[in-house]
Amino acid sequence: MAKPVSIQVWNPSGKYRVVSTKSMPGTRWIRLLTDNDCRLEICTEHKTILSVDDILALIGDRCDGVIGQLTEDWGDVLFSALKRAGGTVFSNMAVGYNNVDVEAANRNGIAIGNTPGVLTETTAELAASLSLAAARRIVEADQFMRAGLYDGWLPHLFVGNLLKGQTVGVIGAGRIGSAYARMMIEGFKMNLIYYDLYQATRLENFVTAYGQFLKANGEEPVTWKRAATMEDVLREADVISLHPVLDKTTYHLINPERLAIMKKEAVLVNASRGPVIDEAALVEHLKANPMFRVGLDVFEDEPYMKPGLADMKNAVVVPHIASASKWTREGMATLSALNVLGKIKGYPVWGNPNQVEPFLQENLTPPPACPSIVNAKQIGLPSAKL
Ligand SMILES: NC(=O)C1=CN([C@@H]2O[C@H](COP(=O)(O)OP(=O)(O)OC[C@H]3O[C@@H](n4cnc5c(N)ncnc54)[C@H](O)[C@@H]3O)[C@@H](O)[C@H]2O)C=CC1
Ligand SMILES: O=C(O)C(=O)CO
Repeated sequence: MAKPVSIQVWNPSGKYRVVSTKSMPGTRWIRLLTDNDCRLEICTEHKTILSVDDILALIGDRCDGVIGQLTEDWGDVLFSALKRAGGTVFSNMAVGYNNVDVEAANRNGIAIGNTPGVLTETTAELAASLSLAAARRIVEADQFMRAGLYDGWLPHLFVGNLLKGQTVGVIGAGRIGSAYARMMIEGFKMNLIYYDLYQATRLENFVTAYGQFLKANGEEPVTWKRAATMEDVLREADVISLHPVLDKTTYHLINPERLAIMKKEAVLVNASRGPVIDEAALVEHLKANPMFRVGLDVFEDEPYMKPGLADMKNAVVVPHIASASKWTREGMATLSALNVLGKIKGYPVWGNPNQVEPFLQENLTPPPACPSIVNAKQIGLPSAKL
């Protein structure tokens, strides 16, 4: 028998029972649910990561939908419990949903929501911050100052890498990868090489146009190249940022063989998912190549780091905060609540998950649609007419 978990209840007399496994930023998401006849129960347990048993206790015997987190293991056990409780929808408060077994959700007829778009720029900005922090050794230099070690300017002190004119490599040039590429190209006039399963036409057009602008102003134009293989990116780029989804094709995409072909002074950034890098191999590579630097937002065994990583001066590490801006986190809460509400109300699915702005206008009633349901086709949900 699962232990009961503590909850906070909003709108106790609401007709539909919605559970959120965590408190989320902002209040709009709460208002949207409670104004639409939902009784909202927010889990207030102090532990960070809820177990499957904790979530089973939250679902109970009647639950219409759940908003959950990327730290939770959503598979057959939870989806069949949700189905038995009368539920039809689960939304991750995240764009990535590698914590969700979508096949199991399909078998149980549960719609799976996620939160694309609202976090694109925020996440790209953090990847850009990690690129700069690693290239210019910001964290090492900060620690040096605080330790009282600075006794005057020196020609060799914390010499790092200049970005201007170098090549930025992007693996996974989707929403976030493309936004990151634009920041690095426009901000630092870097050339682009990218690898993705699909052509990033808008990104290519942007680089072409920006290159023409620079040339017209007497500056060296920036260039782009779509690589035929991931290895081409790893060999050529000076700064490489990883932005693919995590699935079977991207698990340990960065492995010892691929680390070995990268430049000795390259910067590698990961703000996608930890298991995209073989982290134990990365630690060995960092030890053997002190001029190789990494900026990591995500880790293979989150919340833990592989042994040795914390000791590496050539690694900048932050705790999975890439989407952590106030506007974005409030927007993620809103989108996940609207996914759940929309399914409960029988609304269709928004036709373009890359354009979720209409759901995010603070003072406007959101469109009657679920912003983003990843298995809409598989479980036969209709699409909204835009
Ligand atoms: N660190 C953080 O806080 C955050 C992490 N993320 C992660 O970033 C990922 C990407 O998010 P979006 O850009 O919104 O998704 P997206 O779907 O727009 O982009 C993912 C790209 O990866 C590409 N891809 C898939 N398999 C590939 C492969 N084998 N090789 C190369 N490219 C491949 C896809 O074609 C697509 O263009 C999410 O799935 C999530 O895991 C997202 C937001 C915040
Ligand atoms: O959205 C995601 O996938 C995250 O990792 C957190 O924003």
